Parts: sequence; structure tokens; C-alpha cells
Amino acid sequence: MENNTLYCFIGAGSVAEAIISGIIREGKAAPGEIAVINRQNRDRLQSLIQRFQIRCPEEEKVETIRNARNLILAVKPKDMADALRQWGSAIHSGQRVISVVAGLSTSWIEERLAPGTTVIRAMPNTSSMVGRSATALCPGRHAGEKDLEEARRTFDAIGSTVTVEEQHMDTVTGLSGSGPAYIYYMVEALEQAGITQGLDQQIVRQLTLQTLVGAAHMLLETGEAPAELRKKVTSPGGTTMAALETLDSHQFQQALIHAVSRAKERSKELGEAWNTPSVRT
Ligand SMILES: NC(=O)C1=CN([C@@H]2O[C@H](COP(=O)(O)OP(=O)(O)OC[C@H]3O[C@@H](n4cnc5c(N)ncnc54)[C@H](OP(=O)(O)O)[C@@H]3O)[C@@H](O)[C@H]2O)C=CC1
Ligand SMILES: O=C(O)[C@@H]1CCC=N1
Repeated sequence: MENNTLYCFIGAGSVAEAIISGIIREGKAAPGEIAVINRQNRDRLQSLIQRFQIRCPEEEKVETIRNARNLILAVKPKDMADALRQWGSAIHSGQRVISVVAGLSTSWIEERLAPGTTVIRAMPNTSSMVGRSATALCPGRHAGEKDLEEARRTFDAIGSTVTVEEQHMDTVTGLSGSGPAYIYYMVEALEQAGITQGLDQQIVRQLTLQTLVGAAHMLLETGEAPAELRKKVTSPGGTTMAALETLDSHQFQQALIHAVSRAKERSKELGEAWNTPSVRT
């Protein structure tokens, strides 16, 4: 049996795929050093094997978990209690457990693992697939500076990383965890607008995406505040002003603020919904 598992993912969904893709792309781990375990979907594992040449053990799952240096928990919040009941007894205090699961606290996870196990909570986003995740980390009670540093290095390989206090993780989830979806939603609307007005679909795509990328680079490279950059686009009495007035009349900014706040609240709800007493086996 191979004993060189640097990362073992428990959960093989879209987040696991995005992180695996980033880790391999950035050379953080070789494909053979990555193992993935899911609940039942063999087709999904086959497609990950084909795409990344990683290991998806059919037998010896428990041994793979036990021997892994880092365990990445990437199941849905509703499945976490079952997953930890199923695999938790293989996890020991010499390992680093990193959970990307929304809403569930480090203490909730610690209660379900061997005493003293290092737990770190991470909230990446799916842009990790292209090495551009915005990830926030927070340490559990047994995670030392070295553990946090190692986790930071992992997530730095797939984007940029900040560390926050755990009380802020729900807000982070609403802002940057779910955030890519808000941007895609806006892009969908912009594309729809261009197509409805008669522009060719390919042209609309190119103009919209370059506008998005250009604005992101302006924010990153000029260091100017978004409001300042917005003002530079907005000629008095011009087209942008007319558009922004329309957005204001639809309370565009308020809608986004409410959306982030609702996502934060939902993250809290997910944590509370599964906050049933732990039964360690
Ligand atoms: N999607 C996103 O943008 C982000 C999501 N997250 C968080 O990441 C987590 C995963 O999300 P996502 O990837 O979208 O979820 P998916 O539904 O795509 O994947 C969930 C995976 O968990 C597996 N699973 C379920 N139960 C078990 C178990 N007992 N043992 C092993 N594997 C199990 C499933 O296997 P099977 O298919 O075989 O049932 C599936 O592979 C969530 O908690 C979410 O909050 C965090 C940041 C961003
Ligand atoms: O929608 C969700 O619940 C997850 C958490 C952050 C992004 N996706």
C-alpha cells in the first residue's frame, strides 16, 4: 500500500476538484500524493482519475486516511456528521485536518475527532481551479502557528490567503466563498443585455469578460478605491451616469449587501442545523 499521501480529500465534489486542480497545477503535490474518497459515486472518481491521475482507493480507504499528512474535509454540511462517524476513528492527532465545510465550527469538528487533533477551517472559492481562490483560514484550538503556516502554503498555491478569527468565517463565506456566483450572475445579466440588443454572442462574451478582467486589474494595479475608479468612468450627464441611476433605482448595491448578509446568516443556519450532539465511536 502506498504511504505517501500528502492530501486525502474526504468528498469528491466541485470544491475538492477545484483545490486538487490548483494543487497539481502549482506543483504543491504530485498526483500520486493525492487521494480522494467519496461516498458512492464511482463515475465521479473515475473522471477525477482520468483528469488528474490521482488515487481513489476502492480498498484500504481507512488506511489511506490514517496515513495521510493532511485531510481535507469537503462534504456538504448535512453529510459531515455521518462522514466523521464513518471515517473519524481513522483520523489521529498526528494529522492536520482542514475543513472547507460551510457553517461548521472547528470546535464542532474537534468534538468528533480524537482529542488533540489539529483542525483548521478554510473557506476557499471555486476560483482555486485556476489558482485564483480567495481563501480565509482560522485555526482550531489545537492548531499551532506551524500548522496554520502549512495550511496557508497549501491555499497560497491556489490563490491568496488571509487568516481571520473564527467569528468572521460566516461573513467570509457570504462574501468570498459564495462571491464568484454573484459575479457570474452579473456577467449572465450583462451578456443577456448585449444579446438582447442585437450583438453577436461571441462578441458579447469577449467584451464582457475583458471588461471584467480590465476592471479587476485596474483595482489591483492602480490601488485606487472602487468609488474613485467608478467616478472616472462616469462623465457628467453621460451614459454611465444614466446606467448607475437605473441601478440605484433598483437598489443594486443594497441588493448585494443584503445578499452577502443573507449568505452569512445561511452559513450560521447550516452550522446550527447540524449542531446535534456528537457521538464519538
Ligand atoms: N461550492 C463552492 O463554491 C464551495 C463550497 N464549500 C463547501 O465545500 C463543501 C463541499 O461542497 P461541494 O464540493 O460543492 O459539494 P458536492 O456535493 O459537489 O460534493 C460533496 C462530496 O461529498 C461526498 N460525500 C458525502 N458523504 C460522504 C462520506 N460519508 N464520505 C465520503 N464522502 C462523502 C460526496 O460523495 P458522493 O457523490 O459519492 O455522495 C461528494 O463527492 C461544502 O461543505 C461547502 O459548504 C466551500 C467553499 C466553496
Ligand atoms: O453555497 C454554498 O453553501 C457553498 C459555500 C460557499 C460557496 N458554496
